[in-house]
Amino acid sequence: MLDEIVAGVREDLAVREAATPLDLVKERAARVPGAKECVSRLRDDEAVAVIAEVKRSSPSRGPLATITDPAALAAEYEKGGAHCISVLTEQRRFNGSLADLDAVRGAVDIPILRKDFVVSPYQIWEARAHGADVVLLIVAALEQTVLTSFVERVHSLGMTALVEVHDTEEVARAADAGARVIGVNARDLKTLEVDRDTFARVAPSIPAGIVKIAESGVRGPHDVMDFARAGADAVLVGEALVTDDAPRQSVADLVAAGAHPSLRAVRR
Ligand SMILES: O=P(O)(O)OC[C@@H](O)[C@@H](O)c1c[nH]c2ccccc12
Repeated sequence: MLDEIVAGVREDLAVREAATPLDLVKERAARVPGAKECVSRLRDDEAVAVIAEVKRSSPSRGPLATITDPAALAAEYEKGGAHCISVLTEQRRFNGSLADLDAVRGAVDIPILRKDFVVSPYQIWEARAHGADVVLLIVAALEQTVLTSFVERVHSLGMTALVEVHDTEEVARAADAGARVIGVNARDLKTLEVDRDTFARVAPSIPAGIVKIAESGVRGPHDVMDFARAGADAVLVGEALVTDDAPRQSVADLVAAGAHPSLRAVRR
């Protein structure tokens, strides 16, 4: 599945590269406001940060929600207390776009994550040109030397790399590559199955000082508290929020769960 998605991403990328040369993307990147510092925002002793995702479709579920106004949805997330907004920009399987990223950037002040299958530095420059603060890098999709160079590129542009892993071997690769933020995805990108125990299994191998994010499969406040007890600094939530008719309230409920006093002992 991952290989198939990446093949489509490469085709779409070739079209954009032919239309807009890298030099032009770099010029645009130089003109947008600087990226926001995210590591300290995601690591807070008092509360678990909530990253709320704008996600139209997924390969496992098909269309999730008719998002007619991604800017309005992101604004609701921000009002609910989200710490960061994730925007899917992959087109073929997730029905996302850079237009969605632009819309969200125009609507919120909090940091924005470009969620895509990054296989070229071009996409990193693009992320910056469109105002992203964080860029997802998937260990399983990148060779080690490439991963390391991409982490460096993201950081050198003032952004933060969210380096995604599925197992302890990938944690070691992410840490070696210089990751400051690691996300453990409960969904196996090869089988698309969600296993909520993945985070608790994998997180103990993440070196101290690196921000830990639990990604995928968060259904509600109860899951936020479980991931927090397992050591998560932040959770990344998509499906549960885009399929909800009161996303602002639902984000607020997740934020409240993450700030629950009973979690403080675990977090300090
Ligand atoms: O919709 P969920 O189960 O809440 O998951 C959100 C997010 O973790 C998921 O969209 C995701 C995590 N890593 C990815 C990599 C590519 C595309 C999508 C993803």
